[in-house]
Amino acid sequence: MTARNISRFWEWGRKIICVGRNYADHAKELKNAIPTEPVLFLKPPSAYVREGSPILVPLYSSNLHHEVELGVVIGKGGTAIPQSTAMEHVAGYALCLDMTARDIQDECKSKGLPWTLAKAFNTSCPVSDFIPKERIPDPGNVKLWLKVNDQLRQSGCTSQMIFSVPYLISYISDFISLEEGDLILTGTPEGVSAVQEHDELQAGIEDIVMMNFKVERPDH
Ligand SMILES: CC(=O)CC(=O)C(=O)O
Ligand SMILES: [Mg+2]
Repeated sequence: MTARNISRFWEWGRKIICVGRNYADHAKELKNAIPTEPVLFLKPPSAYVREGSPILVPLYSSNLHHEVELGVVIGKGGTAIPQSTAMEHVAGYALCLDMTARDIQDECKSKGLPWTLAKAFNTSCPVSDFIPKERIPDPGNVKLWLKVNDQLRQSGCTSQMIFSVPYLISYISDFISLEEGDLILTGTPEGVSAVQEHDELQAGIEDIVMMNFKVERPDH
């Protein structure tokens, strides 16, 4: 068997754990309360999409939003990981989009139902190339941005996160054991907005990574 390479973590079939409402400005723009504990949800590995393939608008949604986020790639698994050693479990990072069918999420919220169809559909997790840990010495201070058709929509810094990367690793691993190849999406800054078929999305982390995706409607 060929050895798996963490720099292609999206091929491993591991889980994607997402943190919501981790930026106060984004919580406010959606009229959500500022959380006192991380809000968690999951995406399946089938949510991954890579540059060269399109983001597909789910047929049941007419309000698909972009959310640009820092992703943390787990290199060493663990349960109940203390904050003090949490960074030893990080292999690297990726720039990620948490694509969200906002109309469906609003409906689920109003009915008290889970967000699965709003957040976990195929292509709901576009990811950049793997960024080795050394390239981001402080994940609590990196700038993220996202443009739609060349217009800047999101620009934020991870220093605005309510819960830090070590805190999130420790918190999540108390309830959900982390495994090598897992990805944590750390939440989005303000500026989320709707995308349409044929839109071109471009996103980046400083001069470290950049990625481009086109939005399409599936033909079935
Ligand atoms: C309200 C949300 O969709 C939460 C979320 O995903 C975030 O990044 O914040
Ligand atoms: Mg999100």
